[in-house]
Amino acid sequence: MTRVKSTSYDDIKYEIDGPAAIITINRPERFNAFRGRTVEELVWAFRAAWADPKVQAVILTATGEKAFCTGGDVKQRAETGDYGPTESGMFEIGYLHKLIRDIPKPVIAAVNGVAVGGGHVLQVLCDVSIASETARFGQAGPKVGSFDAGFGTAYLARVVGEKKAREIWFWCRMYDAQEAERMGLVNKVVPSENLLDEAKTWAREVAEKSPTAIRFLKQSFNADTDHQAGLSNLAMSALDLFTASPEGLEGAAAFAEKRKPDFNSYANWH
Ligand SMILES: CC(C)(COP(=O)(O)OP(=O)(O)OC[C@H]1O[C@@H](n2cnc3c(N)ncnc32)[C@H](O)[C@@H]1OP(=O)(O)O)[C@@H](O)C(=O)NCCC(=O)NCCSC(=O)c1cc(O)c2ccccc2c1O
Repeated sequence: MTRVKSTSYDDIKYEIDGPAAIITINRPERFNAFRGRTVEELVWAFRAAWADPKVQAVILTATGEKAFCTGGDVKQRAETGDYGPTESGMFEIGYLHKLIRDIPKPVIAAVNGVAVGGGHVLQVLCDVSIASETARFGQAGPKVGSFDAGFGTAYLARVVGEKKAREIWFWCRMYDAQEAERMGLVNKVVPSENLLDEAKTWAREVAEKSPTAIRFLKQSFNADTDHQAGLSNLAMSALDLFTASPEGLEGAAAFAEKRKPDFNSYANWH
């Protein structure tokens, strides 16, 4: 059983503000990329927010104005071939995805900068997203030897439609906040200095509603896509193999060495 831990975080901050739990990814020196420890602490924080009856909404944000989350820490992966040690011994990103969906309270992403790769998947999975005017969005896996073929593809396609989701994943372009709002990736765009206040306002407003109605509604919305959890398990198993493969490692090494990856020798269709 994963324990609930609400103190002594290294990679995140956890605070209570009125009815909201504010979870802040705190690795600005790595553009708020996550390593195994970060994901483990996010799991603890979401479980703490779930267990606290005073918490009626969760805000997920990050330190600084440059990055919300840039996904897996590619430099760490280039150094050690994995995302580093955890107390549980596991890299629980798939479990974190399920937790953001299953916590029976609205999760509000306050996207304060770049949301890319696994960081973009996190904001997509939140119930609503509010973005600062300077936020940018995209997927990067095919550039850096990674992919999230679970919720990262299937749920994204529910949000923006199949064509746009395929464009986002295959071409790895970055989109500004206004374009993200147009394609339904975010609910509202606000000036950077107003972002957290706006998210807190949304939290206070939803906290006035019936928590039981919200819980049933969230579970109802989720039920329609819960089969994607099975796809997520399969995708994470595939990703374990891919990130350790020469092709996956070439992607991570190229990023760390600031050069273009050379994937030419891997075009091996069966
Ligand atoms: C985020 C960027 C678009 C920013 O570009 P910009 O030009 O503004 O700035 P820089 O490129 O100079 O970056 C500034 C600084 O931050 C470092 N950095 C950025 N992203 C990362 C990162 N993800 N990990 C580590 N460090 C990062 C960068 O190196 C610079 O440092 P300096 O020391 O040089 O100053 C752009 O940086 C960018 O595209 N970043 C890569 C983002 C990316 O590829 N993310 C996907 C990673 S893979 C992933 O997310 C992933 C998710 C999962 O769920 C998995 C599950 C299971 C297994 C594997 C998974 C997985 O790999």
